[in-house]
Amino acid sequence: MPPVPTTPATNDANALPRDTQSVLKLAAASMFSLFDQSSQGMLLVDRNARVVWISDGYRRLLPLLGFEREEDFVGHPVAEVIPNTAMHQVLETGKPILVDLISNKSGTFLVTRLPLRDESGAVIGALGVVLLDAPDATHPGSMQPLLAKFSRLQRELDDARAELAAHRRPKYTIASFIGGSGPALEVKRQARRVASTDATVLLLGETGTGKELMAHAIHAASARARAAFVGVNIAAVPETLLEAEFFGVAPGAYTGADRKGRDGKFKLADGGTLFLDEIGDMSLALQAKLLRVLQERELEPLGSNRVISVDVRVIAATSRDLGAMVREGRFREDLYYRLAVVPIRLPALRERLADIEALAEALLEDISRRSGLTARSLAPDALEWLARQAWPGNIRELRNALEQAALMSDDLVLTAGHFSAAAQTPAPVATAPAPAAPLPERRAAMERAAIEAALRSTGGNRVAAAKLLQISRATLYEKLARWPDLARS
Ligand SMILES: Nc1ncnc2c1ncn2[C@@H]1O[C@H](COP(=O)(O)OP(=O)(O)OP(=O)(O)O)[C@@H](O)[C@H]1O
Repeated sequence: MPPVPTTPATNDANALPRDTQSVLKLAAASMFSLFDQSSQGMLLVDRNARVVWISDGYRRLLPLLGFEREEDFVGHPVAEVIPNTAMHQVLETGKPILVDLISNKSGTFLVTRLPLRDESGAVIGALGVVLLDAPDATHPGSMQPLLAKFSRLQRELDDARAELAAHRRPKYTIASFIGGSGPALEVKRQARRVASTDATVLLLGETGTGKELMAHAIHAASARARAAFVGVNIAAVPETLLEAEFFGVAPGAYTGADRKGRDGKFKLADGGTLFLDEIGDMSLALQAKLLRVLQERELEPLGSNRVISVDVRVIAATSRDLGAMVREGRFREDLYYRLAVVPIRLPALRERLADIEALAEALLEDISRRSGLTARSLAPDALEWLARQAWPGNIRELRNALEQAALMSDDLVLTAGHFSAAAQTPAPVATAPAPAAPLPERRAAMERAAIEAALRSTGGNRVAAAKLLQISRATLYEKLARWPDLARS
C-alpha cells in the first residue's frame, strides 16, 4: 500500500481521508462490496470453522445445497453444511486458495477462499466466495463451459468408481458354497475359521471343485471384505508379463502403453486379498520374487528404485500336487511352506455325491437366471444318472452337463435320457478346450457343441434346430458362418 499523499486538507466530502488506516478500511470495504456484487455469494467462517455470516447472494444458493432455512446453515460447522469444503485448509495454513473447483451433489462451483487476519496477523476466520456456479449461464464467454465439462467428468468418475466398487464387491459368501455333506461342511468350517485370521491360505483340489469360489468367500467373510479382492490366474498370463502384472511398472520405465506406469496386482489389492490361482504354474524365478514380497511385505515396481509397502492377504490355489513339485525341485520348498500356512483341501464331487441334488438345483436356477431359459427340474432317474458319473471336471463339469441338457430340450423336467443323449454328443470332447482355456473359448466350444447336437437331432433342419436352441434363425446362421464345417453337415 503506497503511503497516502499528505495533500492539504480540503473540505471536499468526496476526497480520500488522510490517514492510512482509514484508507485501508475504505479499500477493504470497497473490495468486499465488489466481491459481493460480482460473485454468486459469500460466506464467512470463524476460526473454529463455523459459518457466521452469509451474503444475500449466498442465501439464494442455499436451496441448491439442500437448505431451506438460513438457521440450518449459519451457525453450523462448515464441513457439515458444505461437503468437500477446503475452508479448514485455509484456516490451518493461513494461505488463500485463489481459484478452486468444488463439486458436491448440488453441482460444481468456482470458488475463492481467503484467510482473515487480526491486527497481529493471526488467522481469525476465512472468507469464501462463490465466483460461479455450474448451472449459471448468465456469464457469456465465462468459465461456464469449463465448469460444465468438469462436472460432467466428475459425474463420470463417480459412476466409474461406483461400478468398480460393485465389481470388487465379493461375489460369493461361504453360504454360496452349496453342500451339506460331511466333507462340504468340514470345508466350510475351515474356511470360516481361517477367514477370521489374516493367515495365508492354500486351497488345494481338483479343477472345478470351487477353489475360486471359496477364495472369494473367505475374503467376503474376513475383516478385509470392504477392500479389494484381486485375482490373478498365473497360468493365463504369459510368463514375461507376470512380473509387471504382480509388482507394477514405474512411470517412465517403458515406452508405449506403460509409459505412465501401472499399479501391479499387489498394489491394487492393498488392504484386501490377492488370489493367486494356479500357483503351481509359476516359474522358479518369479517364485523367489513372490517369496520376498510375502516375507518383507514390500515390493519394488519394475524400473523403479523405490520400495513400496503393501498390506495384502494372499490366498493361493492349485490343482497340482505341490508337494510332489517340491520334491522334483519344480516348486520352492520355502515358498510352499509360506503359502501352506493353512491348507484347505476341497473335496472332489465324487467324494460328496450326497450334495449332487442340492448342487444341481442351485446350478439349474443360476443357469436359467443367466440364460433366460425357463427353469428346469430334475426327474429322479436324472439324479441317479448324475450320481453315477465320475465327474473329473467336478462342479464345473456338472454345470456344463446341466446347461447342455437344458439347452437341447424344451422339456421342463430333465430325465436321465436328456443327459445321456447330451453326453453322447462327440462334439464337446472333440472341441473341449483345456480346463484353463479362456472363457470366450470355452463358451464358443459349448455353443458349437450345442448347435451340432441340435442339428443332428433335427436331421439338419436349421429352422427346427434354432427353435430347439431357443435362438432366432438369423442368430443360428450367424453362428454357422463361424463354423463352415458344421454348416455343411
Ligand atoms: N460348492 C459349490 N456350490 C456352488 N457352486 C459351486 C460350488 N463349487 C463350485 N461351484 C461352481 O463351479 C464352477 C467352478 O468353480 P471354481 O471356478 O471356483 O473352481 P476351481 O476349483 O477354482 O477351478 P479351477 O481349478 O479349474 O480354476 C463355478 O461356476 C462355481 O460357481
